[in-house]
Amino acid sequence: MNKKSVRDVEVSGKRVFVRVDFNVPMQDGQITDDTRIRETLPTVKYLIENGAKVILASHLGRPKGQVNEDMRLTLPAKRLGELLGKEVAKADEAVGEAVKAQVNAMNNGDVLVLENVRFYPGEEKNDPELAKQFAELADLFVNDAFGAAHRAHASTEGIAHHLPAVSGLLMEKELSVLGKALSNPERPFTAIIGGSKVKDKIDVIDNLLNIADNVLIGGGLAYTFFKAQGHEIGKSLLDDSKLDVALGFIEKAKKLGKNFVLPVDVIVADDFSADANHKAVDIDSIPADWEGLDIGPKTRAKYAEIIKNSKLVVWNGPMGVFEIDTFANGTKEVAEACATTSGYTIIGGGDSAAATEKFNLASKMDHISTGGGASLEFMEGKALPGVVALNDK
Ligand SMILES: Nc1ncnc2c1ncn2[C@@H]1O[C@H](COP(=O)(O)OP(=O)(O)O)[C@@H](O)[C@H]1O
Ligand SMILES: O=C(OP(=O)(O)O)[C@H](O)COP(=O)(O)O
Repeated sequence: MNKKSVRDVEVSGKRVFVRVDFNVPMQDGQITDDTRIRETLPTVKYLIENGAKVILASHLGRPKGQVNEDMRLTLPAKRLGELLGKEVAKADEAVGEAVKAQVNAMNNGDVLVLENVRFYPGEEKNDPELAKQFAELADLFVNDAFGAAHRAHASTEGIAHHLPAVSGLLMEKELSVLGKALSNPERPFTAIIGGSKVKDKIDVIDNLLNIADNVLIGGGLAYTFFKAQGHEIGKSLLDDSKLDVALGFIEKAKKLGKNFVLPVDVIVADDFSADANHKAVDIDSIPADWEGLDIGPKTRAKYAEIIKNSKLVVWNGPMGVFEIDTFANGTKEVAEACATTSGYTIIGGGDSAAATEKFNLASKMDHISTGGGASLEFMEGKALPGVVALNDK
């Protein structure tokens, strides 16, 4: 990488503003997977050991510029303290006089977690004024939030214009591993895309068709394609604005001779809950008032077979609502196929990583990326704003 890393600069005695991605999955007020916090430990420990004052900033969820009590960084800060075996202070805000005072009181090696940066409307707008306020807290900016590197926000991009700006160790590792795997991919190369962020992910498919041999679609993403093909999708997830785009991908795949694979059957339910009535149906038989929450058994077997015959697999986004056991089989079977294939496997995205943890398969994957959307955009060859803004070597 041609960007400076935290190892290339003096950190001793410096106030260091570290952007991390502590956007961890939560359920019933508990962190269900702390991978993203654990993955920042090398950078945080490096800074502590080298006598920096470590100020950590992150978003959590999508609070839309307002304080949301369920999205405070209190729990991630507590978890970080447990993992470090060290006191970690937590601020109630991310900027302002009270935070400045807290920073001024820090000793070398102390750690302070700021409040959710997305509680401020300026964060996602990349407001220069907010970026300046972040910068005023520190002498150095370290970006270790690979998972948010595709966002040009005040704490990921804007701040880098006001301070010396370098990458953290996780950021460095992600870019290096993904770069190596994708610069000259082993083939067959299979990309699997699922999850629920339809808007974010559907456009990515365009480029995946250029670089992968097989593109497998699952999760909430699939229903926009079914709808575009004229199928009834009931109450399933849909992005109405992408119907033409979806059809275009099917055509493009045909032209390029790529294997673009949609589910042939799905698990439908009459309610989004664990005790809903549910059944497997072919995709032309989705009942009008039901919703599709997982891929079906025929699709699972088909996807597993393709994965087992691949030399490189990049998987982003669960195949179904894996948090509910009834709808977890598709994600589980894809995860098992990734765990057993002899090909190189890269799993991306907070929820996909959480799913592999849930099935105790994480250690069987070659690389679990902390970025979902970020790894997809990186794969597309897009410049990541959070990386571009860092200082060159
Ligand atoms: N068919 C579906 N309908 C609704 N939600 C789904 C469906 N399939 C998967 N999901 C949900 O998608 C979420 C993960 O999506 P996303 O954030 O895009 O993935 P990642 O974090 O891995 O990038 C999970 O919470 C899962 O429950
Ligand atoms: O969870 C994240 O992305 P991912 O779901 O693509 O892995 C990142 O923290 C970015 O979050 P965002 O998609 O709300 O900007």
